[in-house]
Amino acid sequence: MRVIECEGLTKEYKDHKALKNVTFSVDGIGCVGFLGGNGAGKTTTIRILTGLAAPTGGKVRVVGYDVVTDRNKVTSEVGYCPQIPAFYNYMTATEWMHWVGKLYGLDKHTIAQRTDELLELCGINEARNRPISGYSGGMKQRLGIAQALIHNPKLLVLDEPVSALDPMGRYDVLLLIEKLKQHMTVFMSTHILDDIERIADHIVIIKDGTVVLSSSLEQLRANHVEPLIEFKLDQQDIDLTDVLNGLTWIREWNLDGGIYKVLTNDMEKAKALLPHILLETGGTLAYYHLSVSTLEDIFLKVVNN
Ligand SMILES: Nc1ncnc2c1ncn2[C@@H]1O[C@H](COP(=O)(O)OP(=O)(O)OP(=O)(O)O)[C@@H](O)[C@H]1O
Repeated sequence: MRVIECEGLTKEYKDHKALKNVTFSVDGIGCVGFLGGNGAGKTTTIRILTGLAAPTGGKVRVVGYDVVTDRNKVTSEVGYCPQIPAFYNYMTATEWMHWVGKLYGLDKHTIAQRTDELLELCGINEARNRPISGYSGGMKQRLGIAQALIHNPKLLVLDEPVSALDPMGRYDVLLLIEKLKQHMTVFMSTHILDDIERIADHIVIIKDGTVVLSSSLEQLRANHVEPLIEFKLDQQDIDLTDVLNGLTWIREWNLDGGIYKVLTNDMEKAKALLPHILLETGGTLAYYHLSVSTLEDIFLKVVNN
Protein backbone atom coordinates (compact mmCIF):
# COMPACT_ATOMS: atom_id res chain seq x y z
CA MET A 1 0.00 0.00 0.00
CA ARG A 2 1.24 3.46 -0.93
CA VAL A 3 1.48 6.01 1.88
CA ILE A 4 0.57 8.90 -0.44
CA GLU A 5 -0.91 8.69 -3.91
CA CYS A 6 -1.69 11.97 -5.67
CA GLU A 7 -2.92 11.84 -9.23
CA GLY A 8 -3.74 14.96 -11.22
CA LEU A 9 -4.62 16.89 -8.06
CA THR A 10 -6.04 20.35 -8.68
CA LYS A 11 -7.23 23.08 -6.34
CA GLU A 12 -8.97 26.19 -7.55
CA TYR A 13 -9.81 29.15 -5.39
CA LYS A 14 -12.37 31.65 -6.62
CA ASP A 15 -10.04 33.46 -9.00
CA HIS A 16 -6.85 31.44 -8.71
CA LYS A 17 -5.65 27.95 -9.66
CA ALA A 18 -3.28 27.07 -6.80
CA LEU A 19 -2.70 23.43 -7.87
CA LYS A 20 -2.77 22.59 -11.56
CA ASN A 21 -1.43 19.06 -11.73
CA VAL A 22 0.06 17.49 -8.65
CA THR A 23 1.06 13.90 -9.34
CA PHE A 24 3.43 11.91 -7.16
CA SER A 25 3.47 8.92 -4.86
CA VAL A 26 5.32 7.95 -1.70
CA ASP A 27 6.11 4.42 -0.52
CA GLY A 28 7.40 3.07 2.77
CA ILE A 29 9.08 4.75 5.71
CA GLY A 30 11.60 7.60 5.52
CA CYS A 31 11.53 11.34 5.00
CA VAL A 32 10.01 13.02 1.95
CA GLY A 33 11.13 16.60 1.34
CA PHE A 34 8.44 18.65 -0.38
CA LEU A 35 10.30 21.55 -1.91
CA GLY A 36 9.04 24.68 -3.61
CA GLY A 37 9.36 28.46 -3.60
CA ASN A 38 6.88 30.91 -2.11
CA GLY A 39 3.38 30.41 -3.47
CA ALA A 40 4.30 27.15 -5.27
CA GLY A 41 1.43 25.25 -3.61
CA LYS A 42 3.06 23.43 -0.68
CA THR A 43 0.60 24.43 2.06
CA THR A 44 -2.40 23.87 -0.21
CA THR A 45 -1.19 20.33 -1.01
CA ILE A 46 -0.51 19.64 2.68
CA ARG A 47 -3.98 20.85 3.68
CA ILE A 48 -5.49 18.40 1.19
CA LEU A 49 -3.26 15.48 2.29
CA THR A 50 -4.30 16.01 5.91
CA GLY A 51 -8.03 16.35 5.18
CA LEU A 52 -8.14 20.05 6.11
CA ALA A 53 -9.17 21.15 2.60
CA ALA A 54 -10.96 19.42 -0.26
CA PRO A 55 -9.43 19.11 -3.73
CA THR A 56 -11.23 20.53 -6.75
CA GLY A 57 -10.11 17.65 -8.97
CA GLY A 58 -7.90 14.58 -9.20
CA LYS A 59 -7.49 11.56 -6.92
CA VAL A 60 -5.68 11.63 -3.57
CA ARG A 61 -5.27 8.61 -1.31
CA VAL A 62 -3.41 8.77 1.97
CA VAL A 63 -2.49 5.54 3.80
CA GLY A 64 -4.90 3.81 1.40
CA TYR A 65 -7.89 6.10 2.09
CA ASP A 66 -9.49 8.62 -0.23
CA VAL A 67 -9.16 12.12 1.26
CA VAL A 68 -12.70 13.04 0.21
CA THR A 69 -14.78 9.92 0.81
CA ASP A 70 -12.74 8.55 3.79
CA ARG A 71 -11.74 11.84 5.38
CA ASN A 72 -12.18 10.60 8.97
CA LYS A 73 -9.97 7.57 8.33
CA VAL A 74 -7.34 9.89 6.85
CA THR A 75 -7.32 12.18 9.90
CA SER A 76 -7.00 9.18 12.22
CA GLU A 77 -3.92 7.91 10.34
CA VAL A 78 -2.17 11.25 9.77
CA GLY A 79 -0.43 13.54 12.24
CA TYR A 80 -0.04 17.18 11.25
CA CYS A 81 2.03 20.03 12.63
CA PRO A 82 1.69 23.51 11.08
CA GLN A 83 4.65 25.86 10.63
CA ILE A 84 3.78 27.74 13.81
CA PRO A 85 1.87 25.39 16.11
CA ALA A 86 -0.65 27.07 18.42
CA PHE A 87 -1.17 26.10 22.06
CA TYR A 88 -2.94 27.29 25.17
CA ASN A 89 0.25 28.83 26.45
CA TYR A 90 -0.83 28.83 30.11
CA MET A 91 -0.89 25.00 30.03
CA THR A 92 2.12 22.78 30.69
CA ALA A 93 3.21 20.30 28.00
CA THR A 94 1.74 17.45 30.07
CA GLU A 95 -1.63 19.20 30.36
CA TRP A 96 -1.59 20.06 26.66
CA MET A 97 -0.88 16.48 25.58
CA HIS A 98 -3.74 15.23 27.81
CA TRP A 99 -6.08 17.83 26.34
CA VAL A 100 -5.19 16.83 22.76
CA GLY A 101 -5.41 13.10 23.62
CA LYS A 102 -8.97 13.66 24.89
CA LEU A 103 -9.88 15.42 21.62
CA TYR A 104 -8.80 12.27 19.80
CA GLY A 105 -11.00 10.19 22.12
CA LEU A 106 -8.08 8.27 23.65
CA ASP A 107 -8.48 6.72 27.13
CA LYS A 108 -6.61 8.12 30.15
CA HIS A 109 -4.14 5.25 30.37
CA THR A 110 -3.17 5.52 26.67
CA ILE A 111 -2.84 9.31 26.93
CA ALA A 112 -0.55 9.05 29.96
CA GLN A 113 1.60 6.39 28.28
CA ARG A 114 1.86 8.22 24.93
CA THR A 115 2.57 11.53 26.71
CA ASP A 116 5.50 9.98 28.61
CA GLU A 117 6.93 8.34 25.49
CA LEU A 118 6.50 11.32 23.20
CA LEU A 119 7.73 14.04 25.55
CA GLU A 120 10.83 11.94 26.15
CA LEU A 121 11.34 11.27 22.41
CA CYS A 122 10.85 14.95 21.53
CA GLY A 123 13.16 16.22 24.28
CA ILE A 124 10.48 18.04 26.30
CA ASN A 125 10.53 15.78 29.38
CA GLU A 126 12.57 18.11 31.58
CA ALA A 127 10.25 21.03 30.83
CA ARG A 128 6.99 19.08 30.78
CA ASN A 129 5.58 20.67 33.94
CA ARG A 130 6.43 24.25 33.00
CA PRO A 131 3.94 26.53 31.18
CA ILE A 132 4.39 26.45 27.38
CA SER A 133 4.59 30.28 27.38
CA GLY A 134 8.23 29.99 28.53
CA TYR A 135 9.30 27.57 25.76
CA SER A 136 11.70 28.51 22.94
CA GLY A 137 10.55 28.31 19.30
CA GLY A 138 12.35 24.97 18.87
CA MET A 139 10.71 23.49 21.99
CA LYS A 140 7.27 24.61 20.76
CA GLN A 141 7.91 23.00 17.37
CA ARG A 142 8.99 19.75 19.07
CA LEU A 143 5.89 19.84 21.29
CA GLY A 144 3.80 20.41 18.14
CA ILE A 145 5.37 17.26 16.68
CA ALA A 146 4.73 15.30 19.92
CA GLN A 147 1.10 16.43 19.82
CA ALA A 148 0.79 15.38 16.16
CA LEU A 149 1.93 11.87 17.13
CA ILE A 150 -0.41 11.31 20.11
CA HIS A 151 -2.79 9.03 18.14
CA ASN A 152 0.08 6.97 16.71
CA PRO A 153 -0.37 7.97 13.03
CA LYS A 154 1.33 6.19 10.13
CA LEU A 155 2.17 9.45 8.36
CA LEU A 156 3.50 12.66 9.91
CA VAL A 157 3.05 15.83 7.86
CA LEU A 158 5.10 18.89 8.77
CA ASP A 159 4.64 22.29 7.13
CA GLU A 160 7.99 24.13 7.06
CA PRO A 161 9.03 22.75 10.46
CA VAL A 162 12.30 24.64 10.75
CA SER A 163 11.85 27.80 8.68
CA ALA A 164 11.00 30.02 11.65
CA LEU A 165 13.65 28.65 14.02
CA ASP A 166 17.10 29.84 15.09
CA PRO A 167 20.07 27.55 14.22
CA MET A 168 19.95 25.65 17.54
CA GLY A 169 16.18 25.10 17.36
CA ARG A 170 16.54 24.03 13.74
CA TYR A 171 19.27 21.53 14.59
CA ASP A 172 17.18 19.92 17.37
CA VAL A 173 14.06 19.62 15.21
CA LEU A 174 16.00 18.10 12.29
CA LEU A 175 17.61 15.62 14.70
CA LEU A 176 14.13 14.64 15.93
CA ILE A 177 12.85 14.17 12.36
CA GLU A 178 15.88 12.01 11.64
CA LYS A 179 14.86 9.74 14.55
CA LEU A 180 11.20 9.63 13.58
CA LYS A 181 11.81 8.74 9.95
CA GLN A 182 13.37 5.42 11.02
CA HIS A 183 9.89 4.18 12.01
CA MET A 184 7.37 6.08 9.92
CA THR A 185 6.85 8.29 6.88
CA VAL A 186 7.58 11.95 7.49
CA PHE A 187 6.41 14.35 4.77
CA MET A 188 7.88 17.82 5.29
CA SER A 189 7.59 20.93 3.19
CA THR A 190 10.49 23.33 3.02
CA HIS A 191 12.15 25.86 0.78
CA ILE A 192 15.57 25.15 2.30
CA LEU A 193 17.72 22.82 0.21
CA ASP A 194 20.15 22.12 3.03
CA ASP A 195 17.37 20.49 5.07
CA ILE A 196 16.47 18.21 2.18
CA GLU A 197 20.09 17.30 1.59
CA ARG A 198 20.52 16.50 5.25
CA ILE A 199 17.48 14.36 6.07
CA ALA A 200 15.30 13.55 3.07
CA ASP A 201 15.32 10.18 1.29
CA HIS A 202 12.88 11.28 -1.39
CA ILE A 203 12.29 14.70 -2.91
CA VAL A 204 9.18 16.14 -4.55
CA ILE A 205 9.58 19.55 -6.20
CA ILE A 206 6.53 21.70 -6.88
CA LYS A 207 6.56 24.79 -9.08
CA ASP A 208 3.54 26.96 -9.93
CA GLY A 209 1.11 24.28 -8.73
CA THR A 210 2.69 21.46 -10.75
CA VAL A 211 5.07 18.72 -9.60
CA VAL A 212 8.21 19.03 -11.71
CA LEU A 213 10.23 16.29 -10.06
CA SER A 214 9.61 13.31 -7.77
CA SER A 215 12.60 11.10 -7.13
CA SER A 216 14.64 9.39 -4.46
CA LEU A 217 17.71 11.44 -3.54
CA GLU A 218 19.85 8.48 -4.51
CA GLN A 219 18.31 8.31 -7.98
CA LEU A 220 18.51 12.08 -8.39
CA ARG A 221 22.21 12.09 -7.65
CA ALA A 222 22.83 9.08 -9.91
CA ASN A 223 20.97 10.77 -12.80
CA HIS A 224 22.10 14.36 -12.45
CA VAL A 225 25.36 14.68 -10.53
CA GLU A 226 28.21 15.34 -12.94
CA PRO A 227 31.77 16.58 -12.72
CA LEU A 228 32.38 20.29 -13.17
CA ILE A 229 35.17 22.83 -12.95
CA GLU A 230 34.84 25.84 -10.66
CA PHE A 231 37.15 28.81 -10.90
CA LYS A 232 37.47 32.46 -10.00
CA LEU A 233 39.71 35.13 -11.46
CA ASP A 234 41.42 37.80 -9.38
CA GLN A 235 40.28 40.28 -12.02
CA GLN A 236 36.47 40.34 -11.76
CA ASP A 237 36.22 42.84 -14.64
CA ILE A 238 37.45 40.41 -17.31
CA ASP A 239 34.46 39.25 -19.37
CA LEU A 240 34.86 35.57 -20.30
CA THR A 241 31.57 35.23 -22.21
CA ASP A 242 33.09 35.04 -25.70
CA VAL A 243 36.00 32.86 -24.57
CA LEU A 244 33.81 30.25 -22.86
CA ASN A 245 31.10 30.30 -25.54
CA GLY A 246 33.78 29.71 -28.19
CA LEU A 247 35.05 26.45 -26.68
CA THR A 248 33.21 23.49 -28.25
CA TRP A 249 34.03 21.17 -25.35
CA ILE A 250 32.25 23.46 -22.86
CA ARG A 251 28.60 22.44 -22.71
CA GLU A 252 27.26 24.86 -20.10
CA TRP A 253 28.62 27.51 -17.80
CA ASN A 254 27.33 30.04 -15.31
CA LEU A 255 28.72 32.78 -13.12
CA ASP A 256 27.54 33.12 -9.54
CA GLY A 257 29.14 35.48 -7.02
CA GLY A 258 32.34 35.75 -9.06
CA ILE A 259 32.70 31.96 -9.33
CA TYR A 260 32.40 30.32 -12.74
CA LYS A 261 30.93 26.80 -12.91
CA VAL A 262 31.72 24.95 -16.11
CA LEU A 263 30.22 21.68 -17.36
CA THR A 264 32.17 19.97 -20.11
CA ASN A 265 31.77 17.15 -22.64
CA ASP A 266 35.45 16.32 -22.36
CA MET A 267 36.86 16.61 -18.85
CA GLU A 268 40.38 15.52 -19.82
CA LYS A 269 40.64 18.21 -22.49
CA ALA A 270 39.13 20.82 -20.17
CA LYS A 271 41.57 19.96 -17.36
CA ALA A 272 44.51 20.24 -19.76
CA LEU A 273 43.48 23.39 -21.65
CA LEU A 274 41.24 25.58 -19.52
CA PRO A 275 43.86 26.95 -17.06
CA HIS A 276 46.09 28.05 -19.97
CA ILE A 277 43.19 29.66 -21.85
CA LEU A 278 42.20 31.58 -18.73
CA LEU A 279 45.75 32.85 -18.20
CA GLU A 280 45.85 34.02 -21.86
CA THR A 281 42.97 36.40 -21.11
CA GLY A 282 45.39 38.29 -18.84
CA GLY A 283 43.72 37.07 -15.69
CA THR A 284 45.20 35.22 -12.73
CA LEU A 285 43.41 32.37 -11.01
CA ALA A 286 42.24 33.12 -7.48
CA TYR A 287 40.53 29.73 -7.20
CA TYR A 288 40.40 26.58 -9.34
CA HIS A 289 38.63 23.43 -8.23
CA LEU A 290 37.44 20.15 -9.77
CA SER A 291 34.07 19.44 -8.24
CA VAL A 292 30.67 17.81 -8.84
CA SER A 293 27.26 19.44 -9.23
CA THR A 294 25.44 20.00 -5.93
CA LEU A 295 21.79 19.49 -5.09
CA GLU A 296 21.40 23.26 -5.58
CA ASP A 297 22.75 23.01 -9.15
CA ILE A 298 20.37 20.12 -9.87
CA PHE A 299 17.44 21.98 -8.32
CA LEU A 300 18.07 25.10 -10.40
CA LYS A 301 18.40 23.02 -13.55
CA VAL A 302 15.15 21.13 -12.92
CA VAL A 303 13.17 24.20 -11.87
CA ASN A 304 14.46 26.43 -14.68
CA ASN A 305 13.97 23.80 -17.34
N1 LIG B 1 -7.57 30.73 0.42
C1 LIG B 1 -6.96 31.14 -0.70
N2 LIG B 1 -7.60 31.90 -1.61
C2 LIG B 1 -7.00 32.30 -2.76
N3 LIG B 1 -5.74 31.98 -3.09
C3 LIG B 1 -5.04 31.24 -2.22
C4 LIG B 1 -5.60 30.77 -0.97
N4 LIG B 1 -4.65 30.04 -0.33
C5 LIG B 1 -3.55 30.05 -1.11
N5 LIG B 1 -3.79 30.77 -2.23
C6 LIG B 1 -2.83 31.00 -3.34
O1 LIG B 1 -2.45 29.72 -3.85
C7 LIG B 1 -1.06 29.70 -4.18
C8 LIG B 1 -0.37 28.60 -3.41
O2 LIG B 1 -0.37 28.94 -2.04
P1 LIG B 1 0.35 28.04 -0.92
O3 LIG B 1 0.10 28.70 0.39
O4 LIG B 1 -0.11 26.64 -1.07
O5 LIG B 1 1.88 28.15 -1.35
P2 LIG B 1 3.19 27.72 -0.53
O6 LIG B 1 4.03 26.93 -1.48
O7 LIG B 1 2.82 27.08 0.75
O8 LIG B 1 3.87 29.13 -0.30
P3 LIG B 1 4.66 29.73 1.00
O9 LIG B 1 5.99 29.03 1.05
O10 LIG B 1 4.77 31.18 0.64
O11 LIG B 1 3.78 29.47 2.20
C9 LIG B 1 -0.53 31.09 -3.86
O12 LIG B 1 -0.54 31.85 -5.05
C10 LIG B 1 -1.53 31.65 -2.86
O13 LIG B 1 -1.61 33.05 -2.94
